[in-house]
Amino acid sequence: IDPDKEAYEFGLPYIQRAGVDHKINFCHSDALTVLNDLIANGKEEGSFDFAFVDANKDAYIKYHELLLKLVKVGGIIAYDNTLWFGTVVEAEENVEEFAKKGRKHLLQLNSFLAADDRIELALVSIGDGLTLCRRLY
Ligand SMILES: C[S@@+](CC[C@H](N)C(=O)[O-])C[C@H]1O[C@@H](n2cnc3c(N)ncnc32)[C@H](O)[C@@H]1O
Repeated sequence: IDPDKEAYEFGLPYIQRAGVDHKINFCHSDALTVLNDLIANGKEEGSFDFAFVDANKDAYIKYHELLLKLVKVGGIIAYDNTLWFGTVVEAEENVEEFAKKGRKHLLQLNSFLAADDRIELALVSIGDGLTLCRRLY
């Protein structure tokens, strides 16, 4: 799901060469619309094994609520960039201006996920931080 098709179109020839294009259903849209539609159609709740979220950081908590319905119990939701260049452990005065807004959203998300008893989580310190959440119920 992405409102910007450019990266998908760039990658598509390589995806085709790898013979896996039949596994992709690209939705040219914003994520909230598609996730809400999937829930509204009444057939998709609890049907996904895995969701990977790497989109607009201000909406991650909204995506979390919807994905907890769509991912099956025992399934995984992965959130990218949860260390936000390491700034989530820096004092705000040491954070460069460009990173401040995202840092605020990621701090909110990290606190929210840490207190969410519907999931078990691991914040993996690879890349820019990847939080894996396993749906418990
Ligand atoms: C950092 S890029 C990651 C894209 C992809 N995961 C990758 O690694 O190539 C963030 C992506 O989020 C998309 N995005 C921004 N707002 C979005 C929204 N409301 N719903 C879904 N995707 C969104 C952007 O268009 C952009 O392609």
